[in-house]
Amino acid sequence: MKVLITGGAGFIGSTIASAFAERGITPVVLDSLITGRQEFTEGKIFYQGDIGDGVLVDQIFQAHPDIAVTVHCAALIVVPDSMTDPERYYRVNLTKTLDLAGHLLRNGCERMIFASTAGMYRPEPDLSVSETSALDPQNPYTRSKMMAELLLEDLSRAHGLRVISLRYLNPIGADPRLRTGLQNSKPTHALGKMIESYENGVAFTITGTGWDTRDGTAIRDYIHVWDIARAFCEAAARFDAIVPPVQPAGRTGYEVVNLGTGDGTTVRELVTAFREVVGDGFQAVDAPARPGDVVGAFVRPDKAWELLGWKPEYTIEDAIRHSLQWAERRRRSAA
Ligand SMILES: O=c1ccn([C@@H]2O[C@H](COP(=O)(O)OP(=O)(O)O[C@H]3O[C@H](CO)[C@H](O)[C@H](O)[C@H]3O)[C@@H](O)[C@H]2O)c(=O)[nH]1
Repeated sequence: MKVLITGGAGFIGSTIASAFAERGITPVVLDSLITGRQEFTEGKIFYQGDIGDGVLVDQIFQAHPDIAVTVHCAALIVVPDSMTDPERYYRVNLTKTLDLAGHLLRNGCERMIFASTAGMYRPEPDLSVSETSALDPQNPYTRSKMMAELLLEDLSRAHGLRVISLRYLNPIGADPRLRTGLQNSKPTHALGKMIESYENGVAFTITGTGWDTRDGTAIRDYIHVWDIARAFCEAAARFDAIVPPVQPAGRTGYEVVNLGTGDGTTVRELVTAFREVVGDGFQAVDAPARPGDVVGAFVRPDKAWELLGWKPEYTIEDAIRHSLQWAERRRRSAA
């Protein structure tokens, strides 16, 4: 059995590919390499190209008729970029998802696991989100993901596409065996900036200390990328039980499952966890919030446990350790 992974040369897609391979399911990677990395495809079946390219997708299925499920990760994912160039985000994340779905159906591949975002929810007053929380996406990136989900749900009703959409927030860490990790060598996210500060021997700046959270700093639901990859594998393994080929009355072939820790991590808690890993010398200073920052949210994972038997296994400290090891490896290979 094989799995087609779009965006399989990216941070999350490449980790998912390794997780499937470890379970004896051969990944077939389709990636444009616009942001993905060629070296993340080494040793894997790899096609360079666009998810909207029907001829290429047909070729892939002719060569690999045993592809049983598609994991659709290919997307643009940078929120600020989506605000300055929304057309590109809608074209890639929405229109090309529509094209891809048509190509998959034409080739008889009706199972899709969609990499989505829990950023489309309006957080409850306690900042949690669950599958029943209202949708209220705040930027073109999260809107493009929500619209892509709506169109996939319509295709499931009309054409028998079956979809499990996994929604999560901030992936961190790296493949524990350090095959792959974050591609971006200049990340702007909190853990990336922490690693940069640590490596440069300067204090980390906590941007935003006046939020209504347990310690005043913003909250996120950081999950180890390997835990996310495991959830995709569980979704594939249980696909037909979760979304059966024939739907019971009143059901569509579309299921949403959120992935999260259930309590999240504030920026100060992330700093504390970082100190646990690197030692007490690591300093942090307070500063005003970044423009456009939000208080954040955390994800209740009850449904993931019920349907996928999944909950995160790695701690935040594990994820920090793996991120540091990956940063070190990348630096050495660049030297
Ligand atoms: O040097 C820093 C960097 C960030 N933060 C704070 O840490 C929190 C989390 O910020 P991140 O940038 O890590 O996470 P966001 O969820 O705000 O956004 C990031 O993660 C998203 C994924 O969910 C998108 O990829 C987005 O483009 C990317 O910036 C925020 O309060 C931020 O102000 C700091 O305190 N110091």
